[in-house]
Amino acid sequence: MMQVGAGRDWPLAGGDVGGTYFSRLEDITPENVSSLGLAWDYPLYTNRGQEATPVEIDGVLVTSSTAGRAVALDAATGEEIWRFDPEIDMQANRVACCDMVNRGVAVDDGRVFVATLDGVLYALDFKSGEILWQADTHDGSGRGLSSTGAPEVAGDVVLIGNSGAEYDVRGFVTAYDVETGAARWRFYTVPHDPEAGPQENPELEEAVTTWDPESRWDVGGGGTVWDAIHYDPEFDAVYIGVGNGGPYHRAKRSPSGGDNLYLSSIVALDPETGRVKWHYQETPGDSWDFTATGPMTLTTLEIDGEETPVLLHAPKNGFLYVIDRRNGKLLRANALVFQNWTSGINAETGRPVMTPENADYSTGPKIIYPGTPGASNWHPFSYNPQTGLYYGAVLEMGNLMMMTPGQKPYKEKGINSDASLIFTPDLPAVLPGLPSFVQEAVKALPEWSRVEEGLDKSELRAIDPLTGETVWAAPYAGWQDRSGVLTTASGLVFAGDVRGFFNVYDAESGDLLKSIDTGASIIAAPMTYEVDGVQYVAVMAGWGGGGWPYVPRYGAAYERRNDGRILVFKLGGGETPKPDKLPPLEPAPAAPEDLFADASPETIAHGRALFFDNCAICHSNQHRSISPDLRRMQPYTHEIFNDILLEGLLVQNGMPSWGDLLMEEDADAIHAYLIGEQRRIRAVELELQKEGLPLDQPSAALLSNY
Ligand SMILES: O=C(O)c1cc(C(=O)O)c2c(n1)C(=O)C(=O)c1cc(C(=O)O)[nH]c1-2
Ligand SMILES: [Ca+2]
Repeated sequence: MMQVGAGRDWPLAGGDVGGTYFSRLEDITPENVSSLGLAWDYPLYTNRGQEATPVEIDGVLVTSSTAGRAVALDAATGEEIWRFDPEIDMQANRVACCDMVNRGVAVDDGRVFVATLDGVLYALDFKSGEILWQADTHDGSGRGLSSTGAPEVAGDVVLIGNSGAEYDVRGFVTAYDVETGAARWRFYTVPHDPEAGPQENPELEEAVTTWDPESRWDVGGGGTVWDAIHYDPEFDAVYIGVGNGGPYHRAKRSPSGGDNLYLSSIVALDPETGRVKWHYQETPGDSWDFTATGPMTLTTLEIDGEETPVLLHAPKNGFLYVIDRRNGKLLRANALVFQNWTSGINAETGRPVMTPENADYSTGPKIIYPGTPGASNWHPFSYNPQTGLYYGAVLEMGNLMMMTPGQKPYKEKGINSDASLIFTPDLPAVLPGLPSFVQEAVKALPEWSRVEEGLDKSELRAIDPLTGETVWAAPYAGWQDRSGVLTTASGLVFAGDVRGFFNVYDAESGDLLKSIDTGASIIAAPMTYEVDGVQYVAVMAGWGGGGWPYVPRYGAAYERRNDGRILVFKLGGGETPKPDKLPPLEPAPAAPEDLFADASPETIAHGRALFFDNCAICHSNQHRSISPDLRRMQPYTHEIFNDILLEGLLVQNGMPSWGDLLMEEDADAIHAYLIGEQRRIRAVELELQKEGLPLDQPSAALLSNY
């Protein structure tokens, strides 16, 4: 049996081999935590999301940041030991759905592994940060691949997956020799077109029978392994969490149906060979972006009187699964949230009992719970063996999902999910703007009353892993507010929030014992370690990830920008300096008067459509967005608009070139649309200014538009 919890060091992202985010350190207690204060902080010089949990070994803290940059610091002082600033092809942003986040490093035997947004896996020297080897994990596939996940070491190989199931990707993981970087094996998570020849292995031959032979093989099928890859030394297995299907709806992806293995599954692989040991599919025939990619927790629980090696998993689909690590058999599955895509999980077969009357949006708009952001997403949970509870961020929220009939042509490196979605918190405001037949259909749905009642909420919960029951809950500020969790043997729960607080709770009662206002939005999981007899707690701060350009108004990132930082606390530490508040908004500058002044309504409509198809996933055009608000372009930006959009003038800053996809007249149409928006918002804001009102009124533009 594996020892639960990290000790003085925190050598793995999840703390221990089980990934419990539990520490055996006990210096910081409920009694003394009131004196917790800042030991040191470290600026990351980025305003993008921070999702990694640092690793600490022998007084050295190592972590990754935006797009796969990495840093090693003295864990007691924050002094920089080395910094890894690889050259990254920012064109990768064209196919990055969810920010330039990176979920961490793996450290093993003097090597640090990190993967960059453009899919290069690096092995670095732990002491110096020098590159030992590098491997192009995307192999120049020409597909919409990116990478945001942490590598995982399994014996003498290191594994990495990739992102892009909303684009045109056939998901896979690859194992590289830890010493040389030579590729050992690759496991594709979904089959290829059977007409193109035999599958890569017998398990995929089995999988292909669960797909329509006429599936959308051109799109790739999805199944990206964009987050959890977990090595289990007890059973010498690597568990991978497989992502959603592409296109989203099975009726489009695999029209005749089928489970579409291994989408939305946990697959146990042999680290030597890459062959399947067992698999468990959480969402057969996924149509809802119900990835199974979230972090897993490996531990041992007493089940029906027997000490059982289990894997705990709370994926997007709303259930908490307890799976037998010996064979992949389902032991428990309990819903954590209101969900309507199934009437329950059959304990005998392990299969969900589907409710297409609620959730099949191929026959009309449906309000489906949970929504695509998931009841849980990548934010790590913590399992605390002392309380026996599982602590994590749980989101009660749904979304309206719709699709147009027929198949869309394949879009190379484009978004091919072919479904529209509107999150339930936005739905009452958005619905009146939708076509009247949609409005009527939505109001006739049984879930509409739930939406009107506004029952959505985000909570930090302490959960009984075997029943799914909530023992206590603490509210987050809104649905975009959730974070990773750390627990310790002294009975504490640590979790930050997007408002900018670093919170410490009593593990038993949920009482809030300490809350430090850091002025920095926190979504990552904290970790803890001890150096020279002092216990430190570290967390990375920075809002981002899915929906990153939509900065919630309650967030520190809204009030004070979003400067990424590593924050490290200890007992008796000092004040945490907060970044300055942003100055009040000025009205949008005037757009050049003569520019596209006579653009036709057709041109503007064309520009608008192109903007929402290609640009809106990064440019929310809201106040205080992380990416430029294109309604506020300065005169010079208008001058160089086409150089930026078509020639890649700002590719180094993260704005990719679209010259291969958009013609000059497309760029002009987008520009004309944006100028119209700029003129409109300027008029509104000048009026507000005249009335002495704040300019940042809640925006009518909402998040749910991708
Ligand atoms: O299907 C994919 O390949 C993919 C990748 C990623 C990613 O790499 O971050 C996310 C998602 N999907 C996704 O569905 C999702 O909700 C999501 C949230 C986040 C985040 O970092 O907050 N990433 C992703
Ligand atoms: Ca996805």
